[in-house]
Amino acid sequence: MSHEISLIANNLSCIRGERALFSALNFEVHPGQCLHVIGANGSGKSSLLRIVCGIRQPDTGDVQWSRSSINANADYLCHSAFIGHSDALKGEFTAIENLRWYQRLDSQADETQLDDLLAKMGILHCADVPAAQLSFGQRRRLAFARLLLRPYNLWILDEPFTGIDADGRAIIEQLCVEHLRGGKMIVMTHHRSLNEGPLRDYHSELRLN
Ligand SMILES: Nc1ncnc2c1ncn2[C@@H]1O[C@H](COP(=O)(O)OP(=O)(O)OP(=O)(O)O)[C@@H](O)[C@H]1O
Repeated sequence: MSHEISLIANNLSCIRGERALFSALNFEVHPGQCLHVIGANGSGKSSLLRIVCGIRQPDTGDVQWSRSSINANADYLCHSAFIGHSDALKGEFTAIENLRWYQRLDSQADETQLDDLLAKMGILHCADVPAAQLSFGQRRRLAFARLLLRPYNLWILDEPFTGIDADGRAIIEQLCVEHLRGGKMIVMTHHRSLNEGPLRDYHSELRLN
């Protein structure tokens, strides 16, 4: 039996209020692959990501990490990282202090040079600026720097390019490509096709109606 890491969803359905957002949804994500969840506003993309994170239970079906349910797999949380709409930063901490805070919280974080992560995200000049004073796009870039604190196997990204300028988008796309080339995985929502950009060779589309 193969022990390859994988994310597999079987027969997922999600009901919100009176409405079935999706049903009988199946997908698989393997090393080096990006699942791109696409669909209209309100189609259930964020709800699906919450299920993939393990925060919300599906109404039917389950999500498996390496062939066991994410609910029963204590490793899953350590292997995956989520960037959602809220950036989860501490406004009174500077950019570098925010990264230091997350590095200390995470016993498995690498001894990474935090300056290097800010430089990678193009915000080294903001290192000593309180997060509350950063622009929206700078805060998003800082939130992304957290993903680089250690080599998570799975990035779960809800609209990662929202509020990000063209340079920032290029940086994030390149980081995603490097992540995938390193045999890791991504599940992301995004309103536009990824067929034209650097992720074109790595992604498959899951369309919600
Ligand atoms: N807590 C909730 N209770 C009831 N309905 C909810 C709840 N949260 C979301 N919904 C509804 O579920 C539907 C899907 O929401 P969701 O945020 O998953 O969509 P989305 O595809 O991510 O949308 P968008 O593209 O606008 O971000 C929406 O109609 C929303 O109103």
